[in-house]
Amino acid sequence: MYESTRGNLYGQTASQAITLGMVPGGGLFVPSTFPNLNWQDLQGLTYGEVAKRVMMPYLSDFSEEAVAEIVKVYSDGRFDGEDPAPLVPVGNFGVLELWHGPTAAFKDMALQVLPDLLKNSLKHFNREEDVLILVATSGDTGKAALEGFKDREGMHIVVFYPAGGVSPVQERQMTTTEGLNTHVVGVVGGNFDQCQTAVKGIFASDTLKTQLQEKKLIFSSANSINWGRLLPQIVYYYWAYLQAVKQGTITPEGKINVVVPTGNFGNLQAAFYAKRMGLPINRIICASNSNNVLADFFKTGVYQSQRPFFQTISPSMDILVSSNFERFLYEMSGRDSEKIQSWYNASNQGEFSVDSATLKECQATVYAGWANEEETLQTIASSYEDYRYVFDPHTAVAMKVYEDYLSATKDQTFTVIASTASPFKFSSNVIRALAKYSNSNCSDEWEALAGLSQLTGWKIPLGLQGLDKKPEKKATPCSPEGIKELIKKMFIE
Ligand SMILES: N[C@@H](CCOP(=O)(O)O)C(=O)O
Repeated sequence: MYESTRGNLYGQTASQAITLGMVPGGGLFVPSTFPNLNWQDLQGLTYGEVAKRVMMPYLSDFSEEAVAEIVKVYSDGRFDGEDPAPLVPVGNFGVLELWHGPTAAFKDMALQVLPDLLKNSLKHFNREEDVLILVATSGDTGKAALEGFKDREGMHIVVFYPAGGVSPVQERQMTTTEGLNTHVVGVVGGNFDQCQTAVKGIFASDTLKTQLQEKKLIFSSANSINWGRLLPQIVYYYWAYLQAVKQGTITPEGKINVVVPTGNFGNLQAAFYAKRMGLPINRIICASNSNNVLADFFKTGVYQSQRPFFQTISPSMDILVSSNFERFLYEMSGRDSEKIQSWYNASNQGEFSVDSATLKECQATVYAGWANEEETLQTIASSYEDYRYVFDPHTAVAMKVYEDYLSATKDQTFTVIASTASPFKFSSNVIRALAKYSNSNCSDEWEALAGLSQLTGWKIPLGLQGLDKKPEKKATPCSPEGIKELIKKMFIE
């Protein structure tokens, strides 16, 4: 069963948690208990079978047949190659490539599954309304959600992204999505946090919900605030461990570290849940870009989101209000929903501080660091120099923080770096970092894609090929303050 981080709802089924997306009245759904799952029982299974074993205990109102059907996405050709999430040995660490799905970002690992989780949930929950999925994106979630939900019967999706705040490829990916049920909104003069806050505000509005209900529609979310988004993300940490054992890089029972480039904290929270289920994880390393609110928090215990916002070359991490951090603090505080309530009430003023016991627990669980723009570019170059491996700017942030962690701790534990996006999504910045090695003169983003392919010998991911030639559905412009009204206009009036 599922309960709210804020103590305002208990005893909800998986179907209810997934359908609602977030707790009405505030808070996020978390499992009331965690199953133990021994990685040894998963040896020799395919990715889909591992996914079924990891997810099943959390989906107690789903049949085994339904889950078996859902995980077929991992082997039906949507992910390129045999393995949807290969662990690539690089130097003496491993890079978990999570970007072999249709949109070339880790979000596909969950967003190819969520539509079916939601479809089954609606059935169990006896809901006959259509679903209106609202998504805030800083770049990657948007396209992955559009791709997952396009043309799904009874489902409509609207994605809000900060206009000018995502990479040109990310933007074009969104605006070229097909499907009659897909809508893209470019929020002018706003950042991801404003998009996310507006969407959360809509979920919390009883008036809007009632008005929508009259149109036979209900709201849900495809962001990682939705438990159905987070659950499939736990799977790949098990998968990484199994591969490390198979490749002989760790001895059975050895531990791994995982490094996660962090934005909304969902990917990191999924690693924490894997650890909680018994996966032998030593340190979870949280990597931020110049929007280093989390790195500061882990030092001081103060979450201070009211600070300058930086638009960076790792746009998917340009976030100051990391939604899933609430789930993390729930666990770190000993599941104290009163504390969560008070901290998140204070967070409306832009800052809260946790007590020293909670901070100690946070610091014992996670090591946090950050990398600035220059360091990110340098890390792309030095990793290419050292390993002939090309990181996208987000994973380069993770790599830099891992290097800092190594110098600070000398920890020899085998480490898995979660690689969250293909470098081709950020070609011009990657080419810029690798200028010394490349003689391609790219006048625009599309030439940079070709240039990067030429330099690395890597194929441009299928979903990014010919993007500049595809017909575009221009994004609807909107101000952050106008988001609510726009939704009313589109679906209620
Ligand atoms: N990094 C994200 C922001 C939203 O995160 P989510 O995991 O909650 O969907 C993005 O690329 O949009």
